[in-house]
Amino acid sequence: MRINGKHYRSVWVDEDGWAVRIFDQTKLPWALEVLRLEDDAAVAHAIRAMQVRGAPLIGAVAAYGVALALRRDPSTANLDACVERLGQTRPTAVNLAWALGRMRAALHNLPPSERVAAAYAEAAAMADDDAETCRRLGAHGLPLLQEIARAKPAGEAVNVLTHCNAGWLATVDWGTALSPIYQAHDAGLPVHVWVDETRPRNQGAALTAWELGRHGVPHTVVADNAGGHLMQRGLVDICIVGTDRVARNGDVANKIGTYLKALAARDNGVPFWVAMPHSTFDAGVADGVAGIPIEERAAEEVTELTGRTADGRLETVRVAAEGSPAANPSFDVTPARLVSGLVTERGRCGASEAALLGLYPEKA
Ligand SMILES: CSC[C@@H](O)[C@@H](O)C(=O)COP(=O)(O)O
Repeated sequence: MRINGKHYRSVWVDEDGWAVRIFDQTKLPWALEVLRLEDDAAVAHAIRAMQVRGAPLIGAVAAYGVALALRRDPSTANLDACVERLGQTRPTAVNLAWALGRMRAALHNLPPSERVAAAYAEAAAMADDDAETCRRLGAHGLPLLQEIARAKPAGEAVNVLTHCNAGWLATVDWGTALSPIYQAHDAGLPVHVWVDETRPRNQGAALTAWELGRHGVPHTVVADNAGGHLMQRGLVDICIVGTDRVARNGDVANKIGTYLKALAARDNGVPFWVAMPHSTFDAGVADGVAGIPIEERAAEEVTELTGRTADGRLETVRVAAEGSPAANPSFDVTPARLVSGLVTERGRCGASEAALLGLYPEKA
């Protein structure tokens, strides 16, 4: 994706050919800082601390983490141990386990002397695959926006509401939910995005708004609670969100608050679409509401806020009453019945087992 006219991916191998570079997403939107990761411990920290985040990107960076670990020690014991350690960094996005499983399968039967080169090649192939998957996904989502535009007076913008960040910062390139939006904008279709701020970590206000702004896509940041009102007023044509895991029955895990948007969308007759790359479909979980693990994060993410002061300093302040405890479930599960459909790299489908396995028969 472009920043000031220059193309970037969200993860890449450094010029020395072995260290891994990422953008430190905890510094955005205030600073665009690149981090150099030199071992799997740094990768694990980056994922846990959300310097990298977003389901597909977590998987891609973890794959490079395996390569970094094997560079130090290519033994089978170390391969298994690093896959185990990296797998424990975050629980909800299935892309992490998917990527680590693919790395282990590709490397396990090789002699240790061949593992390092093979690990870098496999991680690079996965990163390329993610970028192309997201590009195709966007191409399959674009007709949804074109169809809405055709029904409007010429030149009137299509209003999309999105939650959290499912743009290129959450993937290797393009994004999932934002990919159709970027492709619509690039094709000259007028599009405007309502960006949910996405408390408690503000991925919408900090990351989605920043991305859209860099790309020149018109957008407006709204408080998380504004979506229902906007839909009731006819100001939202379509909701498109990303996902961290889709269960076999079509239930969709995504950032906390997504479920409420789906309920409001259903009540107001607004289509609610989910952008899902193949790496996010977990056919091993039969029922998403019952079976998808939900990450519980630190209470301080709810009780405190970090922002930039007028003179450029970053400050963290407490916003909850002193002494009040806080709970912080980081994801929720939207039942399949509230989902209009899924946009994937293979086309669009309904949120049901039959439709999903129709598109992904190899996962049956
Ligand atoms: C393409 S991304 C879909 C999701 O990963 C995204 O919407 C999301 O919920 C990210 O959560 P995060 O906790 O920031 O990793």
